[in-house]
Amino acid sequence: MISDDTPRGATVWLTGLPSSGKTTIAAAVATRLRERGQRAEILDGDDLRRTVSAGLGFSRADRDENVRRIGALAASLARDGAIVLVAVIAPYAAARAKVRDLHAASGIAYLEVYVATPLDVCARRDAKGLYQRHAGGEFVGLTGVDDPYEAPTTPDLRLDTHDDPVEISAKAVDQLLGAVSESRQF
Ligand SMILES: Nc1ncnc2c1ncn2[C@@H]1O[C@H](COP(=O)(O)OS(=O)(=O)O)[C@@H](OP(=O)(O)O)[C@H]1O
Ligand SMILES: Nc1ncnc2c1ncn2[C@@H]1O[C@H](COP(=O)(O)OP(=O)(O)O)[C@@H](O)[C@H]1O
Repeated sequence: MISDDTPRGATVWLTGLPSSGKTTIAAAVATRLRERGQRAEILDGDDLRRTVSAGLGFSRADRDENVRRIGALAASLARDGAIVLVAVIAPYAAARAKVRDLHAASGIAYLEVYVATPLDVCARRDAKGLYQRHAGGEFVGLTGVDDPYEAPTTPDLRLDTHDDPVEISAKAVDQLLGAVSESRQF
């Protein structure tokens, strides 16, 4: 039931492989929201690994801790009224489920968006040269290549960025938020 105490914000978690388009789509959604005067915050994995998750690596335990911290931060911002766009791989389903549960426990809207770009397309895009460095033997444990990525089985939205341009994906997220906000009045 909606009351005056119901949080007005929401968290949208964009999960997907490196270079799938999480950051690009989050930015496009934020632009759309801000143009309408809505408060949008972007939480990006790359940035947060330099601050709130500094010192964490890419083991399963560290990735889970990273996701837990970012989930708590997102919930806090959403509780304060922001639309929070999280662009973080979050490769493990159990860690993602915990973030969903944390939001549910506080009555905060939570949407999981699967940026379902296939590995070969991500590797061709290679926005940060990660796939190339991995192929060159510079490091091991790249998500989707030789480290796990547990794809969402029941996301709230799936984006096929190899078929759809950025603006179509951003519009789909915006429309999903609109549908949720109508039912929750944020
Ligand atoms: N081994 C390995 N695997 C995956 N990603 C790697 C790795 N090493 C560095 N990077 C870079 O770190 C970004 C991923 O950070 P995240 O916080 O989103 O990852 S995670 O949810 O904790 O798994 C990720 O950013 P995105 O490309 O934006 O996804 C990479 O640029
Ligand atoms: N339809 C699309 N949707 C999102 N990104 C796209 C699309 N087509 C090409 N790209 C490009 O793919 C790259 C994705 O990089 P980025 O957004 O940093 O991914 P991630 O945050 O998932 O690592 C960018 O260079 C972006 O311009």
